Amino acid sequence: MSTQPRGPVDSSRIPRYAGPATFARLPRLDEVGSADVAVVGVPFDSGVSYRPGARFGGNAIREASRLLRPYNPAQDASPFALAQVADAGDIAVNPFNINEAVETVEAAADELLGAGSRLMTLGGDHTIALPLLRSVAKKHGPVALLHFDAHLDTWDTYFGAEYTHGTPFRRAVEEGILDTEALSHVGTRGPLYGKQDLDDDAKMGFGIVTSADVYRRGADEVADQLRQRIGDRPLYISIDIDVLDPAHAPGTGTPEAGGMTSRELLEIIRGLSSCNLVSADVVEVAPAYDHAEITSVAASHTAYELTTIMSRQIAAAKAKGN
Ligand SMILES: N=C(N)NCCCC(=O)O
Ligand SMILES: [Zn+2]
Ligand SMILES: [Zn+2]
Repeated sequence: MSTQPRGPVDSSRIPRYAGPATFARLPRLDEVGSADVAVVGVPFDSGVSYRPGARFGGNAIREASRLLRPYNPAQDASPFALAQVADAGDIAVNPFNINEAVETVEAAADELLGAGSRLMTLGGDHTIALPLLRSVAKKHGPVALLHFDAHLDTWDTYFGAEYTHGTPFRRAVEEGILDTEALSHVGTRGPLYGKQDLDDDAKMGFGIVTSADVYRRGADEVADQLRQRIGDRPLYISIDIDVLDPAHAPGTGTPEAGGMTSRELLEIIRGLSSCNLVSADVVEVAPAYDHAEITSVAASHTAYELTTIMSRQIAAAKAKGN
């Protein structure tokens, strides 16, 4: 394998709308052998409590990502030249058995992480964050978690089911795979079942930056506060696209009014570029409710910023010789 990463198809030679879609028109993992960052889809939405359709989210994000360009001015970096980023395809999970699906995601993540990749996962519904966190914690120990979402996702069960898109982070705390000194929800809003939801969440160790806090305090101040809390811990970022206002992300299953703008989300992520980001996911894109790819474009840019953070760190670590 050459030492230079293989980058995206050149869109000045081959129209960007031609050919099959990989994330950002990058090579497939089987074309490059190994990757520093593996972009992987999880077409699974059997854990949703309202509108279904996030099983189509990964491929919608790939389609929308055809328009990404190789240089990211906001982080002054060419992410696909700094590190090998490749599309690892989809993890094929059982849509009729949630417990089995959770195990399959964990095993596939173990394999990719074991081969030395960081993961940029495209969901799928939020259920999949639990097996991804399990796998990341096996490699790094309990991780700091930054969770962008309208919802807490720390509820206990739905219809008696433990593994759903509203419960992954309670399970993760119970399993001891999160560093409870550094857990934050960002963008929280909307009605809850009761005040107890917030009390339970606080007991688990989460801090909350609400959507209104972001609006009042601004992206820079919020990013500064989050960075201080995270320090140099290994960090996992989980982004439920419903953190954005339905005007910025109509294509999702449980929309809530009063959300963040895509500009605020992207700016906060950029403000975290010095954090030790070990893996990330973008979930809950449900293209059937989308219009003009508003949601999948926002999701593709979000994944691009996260990938840029990981690529910069990989390049910096390589330059230091580790
Ligand atoms: N993770 C997402 N998107 N939503 C959770 C909502 C759970 C509920 O319906 O109460
Ligand atoms: Zn949500
Ligand atoms: Zn969620």
